[in-house]
Amino acid sequence: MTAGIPSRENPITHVADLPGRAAGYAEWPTWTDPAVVAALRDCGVSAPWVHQAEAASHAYEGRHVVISTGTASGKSLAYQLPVLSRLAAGEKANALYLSPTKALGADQLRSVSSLDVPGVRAASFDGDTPMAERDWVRAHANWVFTNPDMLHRGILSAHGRWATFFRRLSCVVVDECHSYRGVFGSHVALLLRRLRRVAEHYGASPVFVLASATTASPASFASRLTGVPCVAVTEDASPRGARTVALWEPPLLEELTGENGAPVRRSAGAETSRILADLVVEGARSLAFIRSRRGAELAALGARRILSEVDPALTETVAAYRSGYLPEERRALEAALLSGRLLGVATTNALELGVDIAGLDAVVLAGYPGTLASFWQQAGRAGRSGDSALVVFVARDDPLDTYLVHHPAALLDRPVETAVLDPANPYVLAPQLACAVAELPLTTPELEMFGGAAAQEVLAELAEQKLLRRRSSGWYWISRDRPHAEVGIRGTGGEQIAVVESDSGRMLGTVDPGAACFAVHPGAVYLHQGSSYVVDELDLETGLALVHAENPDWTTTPREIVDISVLSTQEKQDFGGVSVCLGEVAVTSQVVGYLRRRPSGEVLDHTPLDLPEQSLRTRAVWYTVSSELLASSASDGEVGTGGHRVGTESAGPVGTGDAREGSGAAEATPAGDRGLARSGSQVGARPTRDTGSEVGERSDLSHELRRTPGGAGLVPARVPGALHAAEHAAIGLLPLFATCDRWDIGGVSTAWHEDTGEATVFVHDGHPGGAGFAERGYAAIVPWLAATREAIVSCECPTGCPSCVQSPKCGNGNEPLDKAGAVAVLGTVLGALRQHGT
Ligand SMILES: Nc1ncnc2c1ncn2[C@@H]1O[C@H](COP(=O)(O)OP(=O)(O)OP(=O)(O)O)[C@@H](O)[C@H]1O
Repeated sequence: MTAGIPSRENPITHVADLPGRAAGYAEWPTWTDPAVVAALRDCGVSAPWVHQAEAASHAYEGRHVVISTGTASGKSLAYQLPVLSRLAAGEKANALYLSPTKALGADQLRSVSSLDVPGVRAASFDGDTPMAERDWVRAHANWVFTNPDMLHRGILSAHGRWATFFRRLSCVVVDECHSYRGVFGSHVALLLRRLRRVAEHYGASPVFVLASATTASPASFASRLTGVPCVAVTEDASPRGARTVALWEPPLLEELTGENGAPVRRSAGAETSRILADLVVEGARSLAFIRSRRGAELAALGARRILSEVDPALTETVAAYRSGYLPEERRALEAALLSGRLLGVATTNALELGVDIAGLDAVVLAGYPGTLASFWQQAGRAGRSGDSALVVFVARDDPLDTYLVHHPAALLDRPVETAVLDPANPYVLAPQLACAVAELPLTTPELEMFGGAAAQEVLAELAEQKLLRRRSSGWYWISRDRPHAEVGIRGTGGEQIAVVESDSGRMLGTVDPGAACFAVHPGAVYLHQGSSYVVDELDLETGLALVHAENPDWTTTPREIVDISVLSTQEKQDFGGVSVCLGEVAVTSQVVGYLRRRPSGEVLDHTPLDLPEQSLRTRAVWYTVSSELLASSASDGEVGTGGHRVGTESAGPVGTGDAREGSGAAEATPAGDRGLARSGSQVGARPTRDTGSEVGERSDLSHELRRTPGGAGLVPARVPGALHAAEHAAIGLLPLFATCDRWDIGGVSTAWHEDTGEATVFVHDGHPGGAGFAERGYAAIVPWLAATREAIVSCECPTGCPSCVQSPKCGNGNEPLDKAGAVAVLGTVLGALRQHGT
């Protein structure tokens, strides 16, 4: 694959061999109904693998269980076996299946229905279920396939109509439970508590069976998600072929420069096209995962173009998988890949979950998919028993990817992260408690399952708003309005902004109100399901963004000013001139314009905008550095003076205001496959720009690397750029420790902050109330900042590029940025933390 590439440009930074494994079989559990055994045998399952039998038996015997094993390890069978056996035996043992997407639910329903086990009446109940069928499902189905959204709006809100179903409810399946993280995960955690309460009301006490990709501490995660103690089954006994994993860093391009003259790497997408084409030529059945829909289509197109020059017949064997999640499209694709009619498919993470494609010859990942769980899930599609397979991870021009290709252990040897969720977030707890009380009066003993004291506080506030009333027996809903319709479980607070095509009146998706000015400001290019639109009008009052179809050859990047103030400091640790804090902050931001850029990075123009200020109350982790430490010279005395023209010190904050696009659109715009979302670092501020300091004039990075611990040795004029660069990179690296992606977090840095009285770098959650990411950053401050520094140092560019400190959507135009200064600041902070002990 590297043939023809000059050795000095060899993109491979690491190769690892992962051994294969033979299958471990178990006997069918004695309780398995013979009809189920027969049906499974007909489908080619002659005996269960050990982990399947173990998890199934836990569930059958009434123990809540989470099965957390690799891709295509047959997790479905683990919950199908107990549910189907009871139903086949004629027990009144209803089951409820929950999946994060409708498409996955449809796949699983199809798989259960195809077994055709007598006594099983499986049906879906989601947004697509026709009204006429809904009554039948409520009255007759004994296995209902749905999703959290429908459980929230359509089932729990009207539980009286489901009384019979709930009375017989014996099992709740929570599939792909690792995807319930962040704010969405916190909502689902509380939703499952509501479900338990309603079931109990009807006298049922269902067992929970959770299926998860490999995660760290699955038992504690599952217990936190469901609120009941779960046992974990993690020993994977499914067979697996050996795999070779190659880490690949595209070379820097000599002919192109990006923002502020920074070097640019060949894009991960273009590199993936070439790799995919090579694999297809070799006859390898391959899947390439790309982060965006447009990227997936471009990668397939690129591969076809290359193949057309080699062997035109091969162009037909490459396709893009566009989402839309139609089950029949997936089936056709699975069949085409299986038969070899298709050899190469470029896809978004639409094919990560719930698709029965395994045993491929190769998987290419264009960019880190955000979590190790996703990385292994995607990589797991490669590897047939008996045959070896290839996994290629292609780094994008991004600090986290740079770090990973240069630190293979962080990718290949680390336990998969636990999903972070925070059901105590008052912004999640309040609407969820309102729904819970509206469903059934809440008694004092039930408070515990909703977080005890925190819940009590929230209830008092709801009572003050005259939504509910406290009586001696508990809390009662008194408002005439049911709260459910107002509560979006995939975002936090506020009405979603609807994105509507003016001509047709078609609603394309929704955007979180907090992200609207960023994602759908007038003039913004909005991507939806692979199609491109331009926003004509944004009306925040009516909650409408009007767009028209247009496919311009530029992208738009909002420019924003940001301010942050500390509302309260919950944790603070001092380390001699450096302090690290965790607390509550208010972030105000205002989109003031946008840039139009060509794909090459060339900026066409800047258009000012007049949009209202947005505010976000959330949680943040921040560190401060004293001016003495910033200024005091390093021991070699060289740094901070060489060739640098002194400018004015910036006292204004330089910010990064990432926040995720409204995930209310998740059915239409799945996470990780977002159309236009706020990305990377954005947001500028009111910095007194260090205009006198040209990028090329900044001091040489090599000085910083030779420096011994101590002060940063920065003249004041360099401090804003150093902090800004350190902040960008820290945002890029936090996902390594917090199971978020950079879309979930933002940051602000400033050479002097009025609340701390010192130079400060803030990294904050992008959601109201926070989702637990800042806490993670605080807890992992040393490894996080060490990885941040490493990522910057690992990048070979001289003064900063998108692989280290530049951010593609910096609201401040990536200015000022001082790469060497960032290394110096981070070295100083880490030195202080280590010296004074964390
Ligand atoms: N005991 C078994 N013996 C042989 N094949 C099996 C066995 N159990 C499951 N399979 C097959 O393995 C494939 C993967 O199963 P399944 O989709 O349940 O895995 P999964 O772990 O849920 O996958 P994913 O990681 O995509 O969520 C299916 O084709 C299934 O029929």
